[in-house]
Formats: sequence, structure tokens, C-alpha cells
Amino acid sequence: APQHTGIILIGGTGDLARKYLWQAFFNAYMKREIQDSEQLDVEKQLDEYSFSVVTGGRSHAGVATTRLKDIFDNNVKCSDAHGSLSVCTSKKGEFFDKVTYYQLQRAEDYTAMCASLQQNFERLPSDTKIDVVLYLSVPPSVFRQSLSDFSAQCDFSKQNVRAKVVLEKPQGHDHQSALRLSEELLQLFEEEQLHRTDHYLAKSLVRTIIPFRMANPQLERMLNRDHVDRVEIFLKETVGVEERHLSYNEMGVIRDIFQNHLTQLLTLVALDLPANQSAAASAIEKAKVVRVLQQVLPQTSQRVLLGQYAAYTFEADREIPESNITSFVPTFAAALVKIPTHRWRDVPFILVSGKKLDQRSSYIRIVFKDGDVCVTNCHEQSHGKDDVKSSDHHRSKDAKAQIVFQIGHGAVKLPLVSVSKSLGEPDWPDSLDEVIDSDVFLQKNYHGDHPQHFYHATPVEKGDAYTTVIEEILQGKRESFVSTRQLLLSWRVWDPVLEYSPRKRPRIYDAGDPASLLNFVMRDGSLRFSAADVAQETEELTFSASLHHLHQAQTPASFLGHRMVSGSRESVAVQLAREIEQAAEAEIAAKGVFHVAFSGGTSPILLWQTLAQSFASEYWAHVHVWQVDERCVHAAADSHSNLFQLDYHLLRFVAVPWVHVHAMPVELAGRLCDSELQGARLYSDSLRRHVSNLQLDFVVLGLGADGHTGSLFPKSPALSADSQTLVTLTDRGPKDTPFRMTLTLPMLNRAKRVAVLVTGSEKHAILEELEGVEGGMGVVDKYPILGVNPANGTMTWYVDYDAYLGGEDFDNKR
Ligand SMILES: O=C1O[C@H](COP(=O)(O)O)[C@@H](O)[C@H](O)[C@H]1O
Repeated sequence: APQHTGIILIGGTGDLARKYLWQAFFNAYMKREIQDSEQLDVEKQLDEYSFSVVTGGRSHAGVATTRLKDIFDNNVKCSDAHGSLSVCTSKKGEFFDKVTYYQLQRAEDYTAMCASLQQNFERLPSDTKIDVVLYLSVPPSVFRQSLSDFSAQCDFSKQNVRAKVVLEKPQGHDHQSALRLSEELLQLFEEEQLHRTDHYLAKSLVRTIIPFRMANPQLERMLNRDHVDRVEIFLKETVGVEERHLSYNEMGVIRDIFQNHLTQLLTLVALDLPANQSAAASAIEKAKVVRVLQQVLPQTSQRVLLGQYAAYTFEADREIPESNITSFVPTFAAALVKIPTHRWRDVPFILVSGKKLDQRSSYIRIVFKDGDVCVTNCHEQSHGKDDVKSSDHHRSKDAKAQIVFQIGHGAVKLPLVSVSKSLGEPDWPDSLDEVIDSDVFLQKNYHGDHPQHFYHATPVEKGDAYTTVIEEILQGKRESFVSTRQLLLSWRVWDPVLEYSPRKRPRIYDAGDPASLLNFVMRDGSLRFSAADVAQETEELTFSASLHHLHQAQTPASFLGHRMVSGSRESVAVQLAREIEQAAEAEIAAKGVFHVAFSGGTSPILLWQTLAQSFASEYWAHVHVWQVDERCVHAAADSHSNLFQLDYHLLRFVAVPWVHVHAMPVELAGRLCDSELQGARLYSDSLRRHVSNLQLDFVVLGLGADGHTGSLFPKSPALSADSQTLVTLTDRGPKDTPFRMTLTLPMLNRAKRVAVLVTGSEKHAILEELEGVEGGMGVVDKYPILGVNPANGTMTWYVDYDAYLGGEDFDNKR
């Protein structure tokens, strides 16, 4: 049957459309025109393919049409792939004549735009298969409105057409906002209709990574912690932010590059190949990508370095004079990413990207450990470092064996997959052509070695990324698109950095970084700039030291008669994590086991993430994890479940045996917290069975703004539990939240160590209130936390500056 695509490009005069999208749509149009004409010569009655194109934006139609004409004259180009120049030029005119612009100001404007498409559709033969592609090349702030206007005003059901929606980044500004946006989008469209682009996934070289891995099982067997020293994923640029300050200032390099492109590239190296390497493997791959993303540890500040090129603030102020540009937006970052799986544990994945660097180059480099030798087809080793001719097949003396995926740019013109000859000759899949002679061989230095010490191949397909994106949409493929799950998991990795970076002063570097201020070293699992930037660091240190002293001076060492540890939110989490680790080591040495109980809520998340960094420690095998409290929800499916969060941020990264994870039985026989089913009693029985003297070694509590702790709320009958009642169900919590299960005060007060973790300025008022409490009858009923007082143990408050001193801005000025 004939085919027709109705293209709706919103934002058709914008930067992305000007630079890439119109060219890509024109390429798709030409490809089909050429195919049609070739096919007609051979076989007369082949399918026809046609397009309608409408575009819209906020500009007045007159202005926009002139702009579009300019784009078609100057940016949309004919190339060899388009056949003869004269034919291509006339086809370009034909294509441009198809484009109609609509000014979109109100919802009704969509009606007019879609009606014109509809008229085109009605003129088509009745058996035509029609697709509609709605491409949103607009700021995310208008996504929602555009999509709901489109859904409300455009009805193509007559032709049985379903729209494919294409969305550019950024999709939200953190996990929470991305989640909200996704939920809204999924109310309007189904997951298969949503196409979230990541143009790096559409780059020709990137698309050969999985086929290359599949074709080389002997190398694949070496992609693990026994053989790989590190994986570098770099996207270096020489340009600055150019005219994008308005949006860039909201993003910075983490949102612009790390959360999407670099994270996606990382998954292509780290995922386990599907066992069934058939044509269907690409579908399986998506599941594998999700699996890796689940395994990546969330970032911490110790594993990220931030920089900003010196002219950034000045440029931004010039472009947006009225705005009060924050000077801390990072234009450079280096991150050490960890994937604590059996395969990748201990292998640093080093991700780097920045603007205004010394060169433009993007690549993935898998560097092998010293002493790794090839598995098959090995050539004799030689150390003739300078004698390239005689050591054609060998690596330089100091160079380590490596596989490089040179994605683009750099000194070498071609995208290349390069394999050190010492690793043996690879099998190139059909998508790669071996390179035996190119300008790569004229280089002296290619990733620290001589280019002749590698086997090289380049992708057969040379199309630019956006042409591939558009082709995939037209052909109904999904390789270049990121699913909702992938998107949300990837935000989770970067959320902690986004949380602190607005308050973290980046290192300032000059264009090209002539002073090499951005070079860094990895030490003890963290990153440090190698060179001291004396002027900046003195200023920073003085600033942070004075702030720290100011805070310390205002924060006493005890609170309500117990020891208090204070600091930034991060440092409090780190100190508490250290104390838990020390206690674990001491208890395990003494009695072979460590029992720790965690509360839920948001406060412990950073603590769990910090503890997850010690995933390699062997003591986890001896740890028993208990819950202080749980909501009566389905743990496996509901993110409000405390166990779900504990697993998400900690348990899945560390080697706690699953039988040591003591989940509160809030769900029994398919029912939630049904008292008849005796869940509380079952949990008490477990405690009695496993915990000697019912004394937990460490209990981490939180503090609610109303003074509650665990799920012991003010005035709850659960507060008067007798000494034999260790666990109980409680009535509803605040704001009609579900019933809960909780340890009782008698159980908590048997603990050996109790920590109360309190962070955030919203806890300031309750801390002040608690300090003023006089004691006496009824105080525990009013402030349940005051009922916690371990009889034979210690109690320590871990309170961050925001909570103790109030105010928003006390954190992390290091
Ligand atoms: O998505 C983006 O990528 C470009 C770099 O892409 P490339 O294809 O030119 O390597 C970057 O300049 C831009 O800031 C970012 O939004």
C-alpha cells in the first residue's frame, strides 16, 4: 500500500531545526524519492511514499517564513547521496513548497494546523498507510502545553492514524520532575508513542559497539574486572555555550551531557550481552540497559569534579542582562562512576565532558591492565617504542592494550573502532569496514600509542545522527530512543550531584585550559584535581573554613543530654556511615554478626548511598538488616515502601545475604497489615530468634517535624506499648497515610547504639521546640522522640547545619 507521513515540527525555526532537523527530514524525503525513481525503473507498481509537512512556533508567520527560507537556502544542503545537484536542488524547492508554517499561540491554532494535514490525508488513495510524527523541538517548559493542545485539538482517528511523539532533552531537571513529566505524558500517550531522542545513540560509530562486542567473544571475555584497568568515556568540546545561555544556565554540563549521552554510552560498554545474539537481540538489549542502570551507584561529591570556563559568567550576563546569573553552573565535569557488579566491581568508569577544552573529541576507551595478553592471533611482544616499522604489530613500551571507540571529531577524521594489536586481530562485524590506509596512520600519537599498533575499522553507514533519528522514527525502530525507565534510572545516578552542585564552587579554567588545571587523579576511590589552583583554593579554603568555624561555633557538641554530631548534610551522612561501619567491624569481630535497623523516609537516603560505597567490604556478609518501621503498602511495587527505598539505595549494591534482610511482614496472604494475620507478632518472633538479648547493635532513627520517630506518632496508643510488645501496628500516620508497622519504644530502648538523623531546614522548628521542653507527664505523648532513651546503650544525634541553625544555605560550601 502507498505510505504517507504527516510531519509536524514544533519549533521549526529554532536552533536545532536550523542546524540538523530540516536537513534530516530532507534527507529522508530524498532517500524515498530516489528509491521511488529507482524502483519505478525496475518494477512499475511499487509502493509510493509521500510527505506532508507543517511546522509551528511562537513567531509571527511572516518572520518565520523568511527564517525558514533562509534555513533552506543556507543550511539544508545537497550531497552526493542525493544524486545530481540539479535534481536535488529542484527537489529541495519541492520539499520547501510542502512546508506550511502556523503561528501557535492558543490551543485552537493547533486545530487549523492539523486540519490542513487532514485535508492532505483525505486526498490520498484510501488504502494509504498514514503516520503522523509530532516532533517537539521546543524548551521543556512548553512540552506539556503543546502536547495537551495537540491531543485536544488534533484528531486523526478517521484515517486510523496514531501519532509518534518525538521529544528532545532535557526531560525534567532531576528525577522527581522527570517522573512528574513522564506521568503527565503517559496520560496523553502510550509508551510506544513516545520517542525520547539521544542523538549520541544515533551516531554511526556508537551503533557498532554492540555488534563489535558480539562479533568478538574472545575480547568480550576480557571485559571485566580481572582484565580492565579503567573505562574512559570522554566528550570534549572546544566551543563554549554560544547563544544557549538561557537554557544552559538551567542545565550545566551534568544535565546537558552526563545524565543522557555519557550515561547511555556507559551502558553500551557495561551491559551483559544477550545470550541469544539473534536479530531480536536489540529488543533484549533495552532490558539489559535498564539492568545496568539499576546497578550504577548514585554519584557522590567525592567522585565528581566540576569546572567552569572563565568567560562563562561574563557571556551569560551579556546574553541575559536582567537575570542574576548564578556563577556556579559547571561547564566541565569529571566523574568516577562505579558499577558494583561481579563483572565491573573495582573498574573505574571515568566520564569527562567540558566546553572550551583543548580539543574536540568524543570517545570510549577501554584500557586493559598491564600484563594482559591477547587470547588468539597474538603477535610477539616487542618494546621498540620508536621503531614503528619494526614493531608494526606491537604496542609501545608504556602503552597499555586498549579498545578505542573514537566516536567523532578529534585529530582523526574518521570515526574508528581501534583495537591494540597485542589483543589479537578482531573480527569486524558487517557494520564495520577495516581501515588499512587513512590519515590516522599519519598521526604520531593515537590515545597514547602509535596508530599502527592498532587494528582499525570505520562504520559502513556514515549518516549523521539526526538523519538516523528521523529514519528510525519513520521506520518504526527505537534504537536511538530512551525509554521512561531508562530516563528515570539515569536521573537517579546524577540527582545527588545536581542537589549539591548549585552550592559548590567549580574550578575556573581558561579556554583550552593552558594551565592544565583540569587534570585529575584518582585516589582512594575519589577524584582530585592534580594541580593546586593556589589563588582559587586559598579563597575557597578561607571561605569554607570560616563558614565551617562559624557553624561549629554555633553548634554545641550535645543535644538534650546526648552527644551531637553536626556538619553539612553530606558530612553528617559520612560520619554516621563511618560509625555504623566501625560498629559493624567491632561487633562482627566480637560475635560474628551485626544487627542494624533502619527507619525510612528521605533523611536516610544519603546515608544509604554513602554506605553503598563500601560495597566491597566483606563485613556485609555478616550484617542483618532490620526495619524500624514500614508503611502498609506492597513493597515490591510501591516506592513509598521503606524496604523498596532501602533496597534501591543500599541493599542491591552490597552483599547482604537476602535471608539477612528482615522485611516487616506488612503484606500477608495478599492483605496489608491485617491485624488478624499477626504480622507484628511474627516480626517479634524473628527478633527473638535472631537478636541475642533483643539488643540491636545499631538503630537509625529519624525525626518528623511533629516530633514522631519510627512510626510512633504523637498521641498514638502505640506509645504505651508494654515491655513485652516489641512490634506493633499503628493507626494512620499524618495526612491520611496508610497504617504502619513499627518497633515500639521498649524495643528501641534495648538497642546498643541509637542514632537520630535529622537533616534539612524544615526540621529546625521541631529541634528548637524540643530544646524548650521541660519534661514531665505527657511529653512522650506529645513528642514521641523523647521516649527514646536506650537503657544500656548510647544515643547520638546527627544533625546537619540546615536543621540545627535553620536557613537554606549552610550546606557544602567546601
Ligand atoms: O547534546 C548536546 O551535544 C552537543 C555535542 O554533540 P556532538 O554531536 O556535537 O558531539 C553539545 O555541544 C551540546 O551542548 C549538547 O546539548
